[in-house]
Amino acid sequence: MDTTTGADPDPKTPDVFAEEEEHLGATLEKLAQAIDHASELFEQTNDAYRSTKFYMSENRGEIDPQEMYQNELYLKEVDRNAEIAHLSRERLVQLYDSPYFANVTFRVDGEDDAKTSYIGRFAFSHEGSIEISDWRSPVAGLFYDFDRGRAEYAAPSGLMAGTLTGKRQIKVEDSALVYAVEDDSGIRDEVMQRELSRTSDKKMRSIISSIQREQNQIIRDETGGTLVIQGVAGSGKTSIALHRIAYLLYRRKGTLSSNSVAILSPNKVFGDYIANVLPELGEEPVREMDVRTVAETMLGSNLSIAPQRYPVDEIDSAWLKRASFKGTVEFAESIASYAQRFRDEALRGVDLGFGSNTFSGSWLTERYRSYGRLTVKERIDLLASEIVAEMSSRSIGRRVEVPKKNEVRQKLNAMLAAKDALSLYRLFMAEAGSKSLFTMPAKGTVEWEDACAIAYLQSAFGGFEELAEVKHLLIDEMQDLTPMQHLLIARLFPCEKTILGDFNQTVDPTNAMTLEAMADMYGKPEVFHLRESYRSTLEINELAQRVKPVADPVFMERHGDEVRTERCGNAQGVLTKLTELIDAFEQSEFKTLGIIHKSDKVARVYYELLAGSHRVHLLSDESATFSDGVSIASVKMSKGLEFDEVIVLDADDSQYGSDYERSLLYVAVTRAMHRLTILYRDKPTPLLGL
Ligand SMILES: Nc1ncnc2c1ncn2[C@@H]1O[C@H](COP(=O)(O)OP(=O)(O)OP(=O)(O)O)[C@@H](O)[C@H]1O
Repeated sequence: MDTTTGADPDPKTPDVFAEEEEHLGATLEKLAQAIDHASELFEQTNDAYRSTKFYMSENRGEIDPQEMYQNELYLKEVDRNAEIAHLSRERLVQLYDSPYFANVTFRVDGEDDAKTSYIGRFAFSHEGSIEISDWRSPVAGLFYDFDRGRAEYAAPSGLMAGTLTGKRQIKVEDSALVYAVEDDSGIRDEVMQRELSRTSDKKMRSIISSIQREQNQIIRDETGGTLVIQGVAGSGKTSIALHRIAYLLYRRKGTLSSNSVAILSPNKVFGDYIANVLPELGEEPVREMDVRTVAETMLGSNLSIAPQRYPVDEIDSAWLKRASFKGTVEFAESIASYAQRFRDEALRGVDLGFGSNTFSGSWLTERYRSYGRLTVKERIDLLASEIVAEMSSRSIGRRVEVPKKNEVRQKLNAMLAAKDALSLYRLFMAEAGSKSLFTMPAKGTVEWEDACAIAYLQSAFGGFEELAEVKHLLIDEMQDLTPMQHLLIARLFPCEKTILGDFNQTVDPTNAMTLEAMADMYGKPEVFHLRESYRSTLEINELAQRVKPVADPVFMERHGDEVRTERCGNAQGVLTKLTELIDAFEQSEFKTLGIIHKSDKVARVYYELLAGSHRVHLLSDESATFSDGVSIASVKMSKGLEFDEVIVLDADDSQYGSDYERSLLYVAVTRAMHRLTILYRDKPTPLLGL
């Protein structure tokens, strides 16, 4: 096979092909029957719905409330059934197009016969026999984890040890067999090459037919607790994390649902880019949020948060000083211990009297402290209940007025050392001798760097029950969260987490987070390191290695165009070159072109200059979608995304020199899958190693 074009493998052994073609024919017949059956079921439920609705409207006024209620219940159930029938039909139709991508033949020790299982996107049974196993099923693990020979998998009935006697890679497209070949490492390589050589889709896609062994280990890890994936650019971290969510939803049906899973993503464009993967895998989309939303939820409506500022676009050295102070692990940890101390010691008890009954200040303080790990709000509530209960018992047989709980609560609240998180933060900064590093840009508005610290302090007061409903949290681009943001997330989401990113792609010099410090914050999770990179051609990877060498990377032997580097002279020269390159892109087979600049502001200027003559999209903080065609973005906005072709703008020595600018350039060049052009105006940055 020509590895540069990524053509399909040859159906090398004709008898394997013929055998699989016959099997495919039989499977398609069964699927067709199942689709007919599902369609009938869907029609029946629809008819039942329509006739009940008709009956109800015809007889409105005559039907008694009890019957009406029964009918409403019935309608709801029919509606649910219709939805299930519709979904199952949809899946069957998808399977009909491409029912499976592999099979494994396995003989369990002690049994005479080997059994062949076909593996596909969804499971399918026909007349009581399993025709296709879901890619997440235990038996499918044989395909991902073993070569022919000794193998095992954990079936519900126990460990199945035996011999994997056959394993085939199969491709079915439009219900026709494209290839069927015995698996070996060469074939796996070919399949992977084919997958990676395709032009990009608008959105990220599922990769179930080519999940690699080291990736599968992460997807199927069920040790519980938090798992961290540190991997080089393009190693499939985001893909794997999403497949892992699909896997956990499958394995933990009943205890984990899409409503209880959340993804913390860097921005809305990225959220849109990955939105298709879970539905493609047959799962409902999960909740999406970003750190800003979490902080806003905590701060409530009294405080708003100023827009985030980025060091790349900032010349305000006072702000840089403030942001750097708040980007350290020490700052985050001292906020956390301050919050904890406040939670424990917030109540400065003073004598509290109700008629002739007094509760001494020291008793109040002591009771408040005895409530262990609870929040201020919960402790005040318990203490108020205790006082009301005590007063009730004292009132028995006596003329004592029992106070209302709310009144007691208000009096206790008045004894708190700080009334709200903002006042507490002011106290903290004053005690830390850093008062001057806290300024509010406007009344009722705090800077982004302060918001998470205040949100953390707010968590001492209470009020994050809604966030605590999340049972699994996926955090992408972990390196972009500051220590304070990580601590806030760890506090608000005490659930299991999958955290991923690449500390080589840190682009914020004010953020002092490291992998080690982050791991400590999450209680020393299991950390996986991925070194194999899949996104880019070897030519692009070699350039990326020059920009920022990462230790022991492994690159696919996939070739493409040489990386082009061109001098443009001045801004007009850049525009002329860009126009030429966009025109060439539009004539090419590529679907996505990313034009990347270091700065948000300059990316916007280029967008405005080009928008009059070309169809281009600007990716900015306000954008919500990722589309095909030409996108212009800053490095920060391009994170996590990929494009068939990338043009890096203004790669001059004046733009890229420092360590963090090296990371910015690394992120920019590693967004390219197949083609990369680097434009500079006058003198290229030495980081390119030209
Ligand atoms: N096993 C695989 N089979 C096919 N394609 C894969 C596989 N693993 C990764 N890829 C592809 O590699 C590309 C990079 O994947 P992904 O975006 O998940 O990587 P990443 O590690 O999150 O990247 P980055 O940190 O650079 O944003 C995607 O196109 C993805 O589909």
